[in-house]
Amino acid sequence: MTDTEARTPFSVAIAGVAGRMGRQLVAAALDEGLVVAGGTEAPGKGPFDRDIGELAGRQALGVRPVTDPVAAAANADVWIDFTRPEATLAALNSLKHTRVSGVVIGTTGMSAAEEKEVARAAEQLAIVKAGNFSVGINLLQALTRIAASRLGEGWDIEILETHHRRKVDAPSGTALMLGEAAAEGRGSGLDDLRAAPYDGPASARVPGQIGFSVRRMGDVIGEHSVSIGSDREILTLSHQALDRAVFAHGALQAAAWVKGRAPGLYGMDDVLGLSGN
Ligand SMILES: NC(=O)C1=CN([C@@H]2O[C@H](COP(=O)(O)OP(=O)(O)OC[C@H]3O[C@@H](n4cnc5c(N)ncnc54)[C@H](OP(=O)(O)O)[C@@H]3O)[C@@H](O)[C@H]2O)C=CC1
Ligand SMILES: O=C(O)C1=N[C@H](C(=O)O)C[C@H](O)C1
Repeated sequence: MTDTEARTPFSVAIAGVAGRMGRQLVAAALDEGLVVAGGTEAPGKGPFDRDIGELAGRQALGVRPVTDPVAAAANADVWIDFTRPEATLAALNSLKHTRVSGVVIGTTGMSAAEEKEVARAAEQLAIVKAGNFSVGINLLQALTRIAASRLGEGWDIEILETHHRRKVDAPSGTALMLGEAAAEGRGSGLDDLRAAPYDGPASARVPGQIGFSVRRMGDVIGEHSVSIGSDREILTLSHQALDRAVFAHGALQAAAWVKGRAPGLYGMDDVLGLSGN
């Protein structure tokens, strides 16, 4: 199903409704005819006196942000969370006490231990988690896997990402997804192939490793490229997000897919039917 096709309406609760993605998610959900049943904001920060719909530039809903995920999710089918790792994990813990039957996580920058906590929560909840909810990036992931498998270790793989100056985590969740796909193409895991940042007098490239470069500037929404180079040629696959709404509509597509599904940890490739590519 594409993000423009009609869906059976369902209700969502959205974490971090005053954030860049929170506002996009509320607006996209209302534009798609879904019910926004509740939303949260960080304790002590707010704004708690504003209507969630108005914060997103849409009509007033008579719903204001609260700090407690259980209260926000009281009438929701699906929880959507693009916040911070610690906030997402706290919400997952609370959701066990709600009627929510599916979760969509876009939060990036989780440590290995935090990723394990998400996996544990997925023993009880159906969770779709992705570092990027755009269709283009998920196809790029599949293409990267293929390119890395066809072009042997004599080819160097370098991933470059650029984001707005307010982004806190690096490399981006998307860059790490692409690195993981490249490593899989080489029959390995990213933990084994990830290059340390090139910085200092002993930073020569180690053959076979996957390198990452990061830029933070202005209001760039998200740009990613994967370059694979030999001594004679360089192949570059790239993607540019032109509007944050692409992530929000992708997340809602995932929400429609995960609602009522059996507990488990799923990816956007499952939602898009790209698993195994
Ligand atoms: N997977 C994907 O497709 C995408 C993922 N992202 C990821 O989503 C995350 C958010 O990005 P972005 O919207 O730009 O960031 P913002 O900082 O604009 O938004 C995050 C929001 O979450 C709020 N928040 C923090 N702690 C809590 C809490 N305990 N309870 C409720 N709300 C809380 C923040 O409040 P306050 O500012 O007051 O702390 C803020 O409003 C990042 O990890 C980013 O990488 C972004 C785009 C696409
Ligand atoms: O923080 C952002 O803005 C984005 N974060 C995601 C990431 O870390 O890859 C996705 C997107 O590129 C925007």
